[in-house]
Amino acid sequence: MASSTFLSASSLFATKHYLLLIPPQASAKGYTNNNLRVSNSPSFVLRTKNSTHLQGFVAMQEKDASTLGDDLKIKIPHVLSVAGSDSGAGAGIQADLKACAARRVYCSTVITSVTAQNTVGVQGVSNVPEDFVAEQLKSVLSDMQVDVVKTGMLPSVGIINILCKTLREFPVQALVVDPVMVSTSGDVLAGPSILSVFREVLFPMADIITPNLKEASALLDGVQLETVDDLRCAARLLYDMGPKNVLVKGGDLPDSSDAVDIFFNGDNFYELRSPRVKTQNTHGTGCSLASCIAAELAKGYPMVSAVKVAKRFVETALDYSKDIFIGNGPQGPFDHLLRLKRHSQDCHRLQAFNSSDLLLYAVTDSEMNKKWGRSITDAVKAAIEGGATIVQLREKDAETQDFLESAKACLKICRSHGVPLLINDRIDIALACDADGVHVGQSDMPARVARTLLGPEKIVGVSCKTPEQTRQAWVDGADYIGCGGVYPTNTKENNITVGLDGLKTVCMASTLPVVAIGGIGVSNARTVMEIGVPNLKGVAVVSALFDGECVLTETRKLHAMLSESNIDGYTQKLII
Ligand SMILES: Nc1ncnc2c1ncn2[C@@H]1O[C@H](COP(=O)(O)OP(=O)(O)O)[C@@H](O)[C@H]1O
Ligand SMILES: Cc1ncc(COP(=O)(O)O)c(N)n1
Ligand SMILES: [Mg+2]
Repeated sequence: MASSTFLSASSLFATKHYLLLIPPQASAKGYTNNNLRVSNSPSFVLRTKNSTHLQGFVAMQEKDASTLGDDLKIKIPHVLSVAGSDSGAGAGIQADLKACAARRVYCSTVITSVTAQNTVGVQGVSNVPEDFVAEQLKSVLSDMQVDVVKTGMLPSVGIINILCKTLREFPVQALVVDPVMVSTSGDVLAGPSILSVFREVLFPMADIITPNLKEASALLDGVQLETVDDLRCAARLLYDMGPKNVLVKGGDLPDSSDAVDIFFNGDNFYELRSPRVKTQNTHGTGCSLASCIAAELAKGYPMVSAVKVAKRFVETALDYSKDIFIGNGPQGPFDHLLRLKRHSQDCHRLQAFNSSDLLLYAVTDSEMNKKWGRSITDAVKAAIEGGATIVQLREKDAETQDFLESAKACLKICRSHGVPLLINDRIDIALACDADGVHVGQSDMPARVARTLLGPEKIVGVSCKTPEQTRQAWVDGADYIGCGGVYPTNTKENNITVGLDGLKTVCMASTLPVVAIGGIGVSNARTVMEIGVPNLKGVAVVSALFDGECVLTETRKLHAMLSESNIDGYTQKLII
């Protein structure tokens, strides 16, 4: 790759374009998918089997990427995990898949052994026949553009020899060897017979080996390892067996308040230290650490960075998972995706978005709250008690930290009443407090991006004035449309009023439920709701609720009015 071109991923993403690097002669020569690969992070790099010079690049719009022919596609970083299955899914292949998914890398798998395992220990082991391990290896490596191979449980000399032979036939960018021998529970996963083939055949091929204390000791004929200095000596001795780098893991170092690992690359020692997380949920830490190293290497990061990121990843996941409870044994699994806790919390919004939630949509305004001397939480509480069916925090001038604190407090109130809470514009705040969704305007974060950032289950609303914007909102994955200003309003300067006709046009064109906004209150809500169009589900109000002495009274009045108005018929028939 003497003359390859490297561009930073961040500069590429900033342009909202995918950049595809194409040597001018590539299409002319008709390169196939196999010898022309584009990888995306941290650099977009064009690789060709015969090191073809890169002489130019083409920038294309994101949507144009789908029109690409088979000969030029975006290469996804790919780790192949060659390891054992853990039925409890805390360690082994299952941990590797989760770690790679969390690190945004594709992971394929070759299963060497199937274990019956849980949080108590290993109840049974059934090794996969060697020929069938060979068959799996060939299937994946002959087809799938693997960047890095990561090994875990390799239970027999035969399987290790097959792996080494196959890797010579199908070389990869890096080999990460986690020399698994004993599970955290103390059960033997690979006996001493494999020690010599590890030392003599596999380690010399490895870019890094990652033994834990017990494994390092076994590989060094049983030497005692009890201090950080002992880890350093072990790292040097293991390095002499031929791997390019060694990481001796000190998760089980006795009497250490920190979790200390020693990394040695032949020149320098690095002491990687993090506070020891007080938790039982450490089953699978070693497997996950090695997979994360492999994932970072597959993305193209250098070894030291990969190891540092991996250590931080494990530490973060352990900290997040320290209180989760799965199984009755002494070593529980942890949550690689940092997702499990939220879904089991009592306060998580459990119902899916329902368009009837749009009936009385309260939108807060920091100026009005200031004017009437009330906190945002008091305003939200009163609106909900008065009958608001959904709340949006629209705090255009708030300091971020204050806004986040208010949002968290409002979320508690909303959750306890089963009312969804959305944040106007600020996706970061919505993510930070785990709000139920966001509402974005035409010049805010595009709805498609908001959807990607928030995930499929959050609520995304978009302000639309025209049928075209409405159609786009649907395509972008929005849940509802806010249409307005229906009437002139002083909460939004220079806002074009669409009137009842504009509202009708948008509702007729929309495949999503619509909430009307702008200058609506008790005096005109009925007129708006009775225009007789499909999809109009409610009214969104700011001043009518919050620009007055008593939010509770105003909300009750509007709620009574909306409950009486004739909004059945059309509005019950949602077209999605
Ligand atoms: N309680 C803990 N707190 C923070 N990090 C930990 C903890 N236990 C293990 N680690 C880290 O997890 C990784 C795996 O280490 P270790 O548990 O020693 O390996 P193995 O799982 O192979 O036995 C290491 O980076 C180690 O420092
Ligand atoms: C199938 C399998 N592979 C590896 C481990 C090691 O687990 P740990 O990472 O906790 O040492 C395990 N318990 N089971
Ligand atoms: Mg461990």
